[in-house]
Amino acid sequence: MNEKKQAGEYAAGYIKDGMTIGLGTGSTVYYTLAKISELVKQGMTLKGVATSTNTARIAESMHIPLIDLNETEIIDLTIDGADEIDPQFNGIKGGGGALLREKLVANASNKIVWVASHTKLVQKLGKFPLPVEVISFGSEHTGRLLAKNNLVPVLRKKENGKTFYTDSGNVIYDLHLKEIAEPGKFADMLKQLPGVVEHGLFLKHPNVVVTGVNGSVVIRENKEI
Ligand SMILES: O=C(CO)[C@H](O)[C@H](O)COP(=O)(O)O
Repeated sequence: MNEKKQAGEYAAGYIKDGMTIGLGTGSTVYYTLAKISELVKQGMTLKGVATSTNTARIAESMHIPLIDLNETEIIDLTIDGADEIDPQFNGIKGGGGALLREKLVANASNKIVWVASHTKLVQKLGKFPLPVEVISFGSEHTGRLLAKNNLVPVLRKKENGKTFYTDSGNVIYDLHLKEIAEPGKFADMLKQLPGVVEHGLFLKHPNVVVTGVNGSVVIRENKEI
């Protein structure tokens, strides 16, 4: 069975009536959205906060009621995907380009559940290119700054070869690093570079990681938060 489907559907089980839910982005969360849509049809009162225009579009097509992040102080639960997850519950996100909104929604959330196939579990972060969202003004200068710091930046392009722009009108440089030895220090360094809006390192973020593995799900609970 599809591991993403298993994990995505399972995570919907954390949802309770009346909750405001952060709706992540990506192909795994798609299955959560489909389950949420069923819950809404069955009469659950839920509100979703979408982490991308793509997710908002899918949620609307599934009749999931949406509100803006500014309309709520707290999100009860966010269910989101991830590109890499290490044993300390650090992750890389942003493969779908939604890292900025995903981080804002995560930071407003009481509880975070990540859903993924087991292939996303790694011992060390960094094999997956780390997305860094850069303001489009002077983005080539910021790209050169990243290169000068030996961060091997590659400007993200769409399939048609044109530059990829995020929902907030920024560009993304994917850093081809192979391994991030100290994610905390690396995250601080990135944040200090002018032009960098956000990066895809989500450190000690999720309360729970749900992975699909060969026909079943594995639940990892983060006891430290
Ligand atoms: O961070 C993300 C989007 O910005 C996604 O959650 C991440 O890329 C995982 O996607 P998928 O579930 O399709 O593998």
